[in-house]
Amino acid sequence: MTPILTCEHLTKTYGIFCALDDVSFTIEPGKIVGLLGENGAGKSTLLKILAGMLTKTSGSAQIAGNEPGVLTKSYVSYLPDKSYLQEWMKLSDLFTLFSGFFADFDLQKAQGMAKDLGLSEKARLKAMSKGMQEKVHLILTMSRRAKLYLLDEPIGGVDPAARDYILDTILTNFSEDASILISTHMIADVEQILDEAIFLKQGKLILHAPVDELRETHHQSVDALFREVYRS
Ligand SMILES: Nc1ncnc2c1ncn2[C@@H]1O[C@H](COP(=O)(O)OP(=O)(O)OP(=O)(O)O)[C@@H](O)[C@H]1O
Repeated sequence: MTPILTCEHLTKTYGIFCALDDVSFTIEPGKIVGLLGENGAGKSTLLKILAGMLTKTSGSAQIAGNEPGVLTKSYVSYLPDKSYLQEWMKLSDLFTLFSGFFADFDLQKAQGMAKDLGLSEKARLKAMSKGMQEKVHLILTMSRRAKLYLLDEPIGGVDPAARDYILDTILTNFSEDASILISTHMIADVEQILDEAIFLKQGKLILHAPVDELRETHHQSVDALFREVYRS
């Protein structure tokens, strides 16, 4: 099977500081992969490069055979760590914007998710709480029929009940040959939906394995393993 994502010796430096150090891995279609690591490990840097928002220093990244750029943006759905949406916009405005911008945006799906999550389409972003705004970003990102979803800390501010709905939605609504790379510190919550985990430490990839294999080998949850690996 052709990988949806291939990174080879991917490196990013900011001045003399190396934020991503010789990172190589592949992700097959249909996989949900957790991108895990302590603060400053390089998770957002990696996702930004893959989303075409940041240029690499060296190495390569290929998404369905193409370097991150204009073409890959048509089939990569990215949820960044900081909001890029205009606060005065209503949810309905955002749906119109995304429908016009992305050919793969499924308006019905977005409207259904908004209803299930108790969001009014008439509400403006600036009138929403942090958690509600996070839900909006997730709805917009997950309502695209993309090949690869890049989610940077998507559920940090969302309440536990909504978190379950969102994880469920991620599981049931993305197509079989799409993949998700999800950066999160909420490992215990997200672990149940992960197929694989990648551990980043100080810019280096220190582990990439199926979560079942990790649990079997280490006789503990991925959350517990993470705490052990990153204990300072
Ligand atoms: N524009 C920048 N200029 C200089 N250094 C940067 C820049 N962006 C990120 N860094 C540094 O690169 C490293 C990796 O940052 P990154 O945001 O990728 O980490 P992260 O794993 O996403 O962290 P967190 O979990 O805290 O969000 C950090 O040490 C950060 O200070």
